[in-house]
Amino acid sequence: MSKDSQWVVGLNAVAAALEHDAAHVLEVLIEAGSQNPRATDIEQQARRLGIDVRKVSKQAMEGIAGGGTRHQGAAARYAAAPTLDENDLQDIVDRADGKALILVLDGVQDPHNLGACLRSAYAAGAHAVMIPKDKAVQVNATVRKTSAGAADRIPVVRVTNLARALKDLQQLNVWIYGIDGEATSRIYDTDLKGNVALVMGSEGEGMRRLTREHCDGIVAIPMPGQMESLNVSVAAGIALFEAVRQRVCA
Ligand SMILES: C[S@@+](CC[C@H](N)C(=O)[O-])C[C@H]1O[C@@H](n2cnc3c(N)ncnc32)[C@H](O)[C@@H]1O
Repeated sequence: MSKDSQWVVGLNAVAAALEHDAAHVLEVLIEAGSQNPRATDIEQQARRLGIDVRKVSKQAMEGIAGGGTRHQGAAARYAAAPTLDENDLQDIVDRADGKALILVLDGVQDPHNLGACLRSAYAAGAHAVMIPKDKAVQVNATVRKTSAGAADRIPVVRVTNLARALKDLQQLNVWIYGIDGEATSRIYDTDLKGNVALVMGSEGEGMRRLTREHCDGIVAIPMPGQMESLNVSVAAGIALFEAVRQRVCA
């Protein structure tokens, strides 16, 4: 596990970090000359909390945000959640006390989709999100911003070999359900109350063959309309909250 600091950028993401997890905010950066009242609110909030605030140039802010991410004149250096790997799975499952809810993303490419999945997983009370180390988008500034702070609060487990990690989860008594629109079984007929991992496929290809082979069951979210498939983050949200519904109603 490595513990370092990462940048959170954008007004919503910085405000969320200050509101929910100020203890992990190391410093706040505001673009010099910003007239945005929300940036002023963030600055005042940070100062009230005793967090250092620095005024920096637009160029410095753009350098931190990286290409393609709108920083909106605010950034925060955040003591990032530790990066977890396959060795942490047992601990995560043990602590969930027979009710582990784990979201597995098999090669999601789009940072906005990963951010949205992390946000939904955190909102659903999931215990972890598992992603492959290779050939998949990793947690970056765009993901952090889209996740509205969830990226730094939910454990993200990065694994070298997803199929092997699913096998490890099975040995920890976690049921692995592939979520796939082509399946003949419905998620609504599947018991998701115990230890479960919900496996989502990637945007283009869906679940890989080897991943599919490591699932205990494959289930679909029925779509009465004519669309071919749902966006992966929408499907993940529906699947996660079906598990939540079953647990709440149990
Ligand atoms: C955009 S879809 C991938 C479509 C891809 N062409 C395929 O063949 O699977 C991305 C992921 O969202 C999930 N998904 C989308 N629609 C779904 C549905 N109706 N039921 C279950 N999962 C769905 C699946 O996990 C899928 O792999």
